[in-house]
Amino acid sequence: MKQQGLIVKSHGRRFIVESQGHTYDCTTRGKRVDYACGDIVDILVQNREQAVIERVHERQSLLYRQDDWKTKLIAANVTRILFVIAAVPTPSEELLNRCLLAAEAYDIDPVIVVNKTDLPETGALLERLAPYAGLGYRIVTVSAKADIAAIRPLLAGETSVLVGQSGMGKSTLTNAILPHAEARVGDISEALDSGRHTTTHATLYHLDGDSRLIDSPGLQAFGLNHLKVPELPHYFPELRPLIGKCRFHNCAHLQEPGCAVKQAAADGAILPFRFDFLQRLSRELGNA
Ligand SMILES: Nc1nc2c(ncn2[C@@H]2O[C@H](COP(=O)(O)OP(=O)(O)OP(=O)(O)O)[C@@H](O)[C@H]2O)c(=O)[nH]1
Ligand SMILES: [Zn+2]
Repeated sequence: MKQQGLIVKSHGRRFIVESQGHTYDCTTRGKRVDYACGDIVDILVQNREQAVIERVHERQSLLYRQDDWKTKLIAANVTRILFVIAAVPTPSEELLNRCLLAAEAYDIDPVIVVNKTDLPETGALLERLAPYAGLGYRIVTVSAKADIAAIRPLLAGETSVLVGQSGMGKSTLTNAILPHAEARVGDISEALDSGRHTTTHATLYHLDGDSRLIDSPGLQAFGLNHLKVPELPHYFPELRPLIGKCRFHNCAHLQEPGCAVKQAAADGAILPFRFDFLQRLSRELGNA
C-alpha cells in the first residue's frame, strides 16, 4: 500500500516515517540516503512497523552542509533556523558565520538563540554578538533551565530547526519547549540509537497543528564547498549594496584591483571579522 508520510527521524540509512497515525521504521530503495528529517515522502507499507521510502516530494527548503565531497542533509522543509549558542563551552564564531551564510544561501530565516543566560559569562558573549544585530540578525536570549519564554513566539506556525555546536543546550531546550507527552514520543525510537555510529540524526517533534521543531546533532564544522565565490556577496547582507561594483565581475575580493569590497573594508564600512570571513571563504572555495 502506497501512502504519504513525514520523516520524523533520520539515522544514517534508516528513517522513521509518520503516516496516517502510525510510525514506520523505513529503509530506502537502492540504499539512498539523501532524505532528511522533515521530508514528505511516499512510502510502501510492508507491515505494521516497516515500510520502504519510494520517493521524496519537492522540498520547500533544504538545510545541508558540504564537507569536501560529502553532502550532509540536516533538515528539510524548515522555515526557520535557530542557531543555539552559549558562553560555555567556548562558542565558535566561525560556525555562527557559516550557519548564517547557509541560511542566506538557502533562504531560510535565521535567529541567533543565546542560551544559558543564567551563566555569568553570558554578558561578554552578548557584547561579542552585538555586531550581528547590527547586520540585521535577530538575537533572543533564553535559559533552557530557567526561562524560555522569548523563544515561544518564534516557533508559532513555523518548522524550526535547532542547530549549533555540541553542548550549547539544544536538547535541553527541546525538552523545555515540548509538552511532556511529546518528549516521551521521541523516546520510542530510541532503540535505533543503540551504539550505532551516526552520520545524520535529527528528530522532528510536533508542537501543535502547524508548528514543528527539529533537534539536530551537534555541529563541529559547517562545510560550504558547494557555494561559488562570485555569489558570496549575495549571502552577506552588508555586501549586497556592493554587488556589481567590483571592476571584475568574478572578483574574489582578494588581490584584484578595483575591488569595491576591499575598498569598503578599508573605509571601515564592513566589519573586519566579516571581511576576513569573506576572504577566507573565497580562498577556501577557490572556484572563482
Ligand atoms: N547553566 C545552564 N546549563 C544548561 C542550559 N541548557 C543546557 N545546559 C547544560 O548544557 C549541557 C549540554 O546540554 P545539551 O542539551 O546536551 O546540549 P546539546 O546542544 O543538545 O548538545 P549535543 O546533543 O551534543 O549537540 C548539559 O549539561 C545541560 O544541562 C542552561 O540554560 N543553563
Ligand atoms: Zn571585489
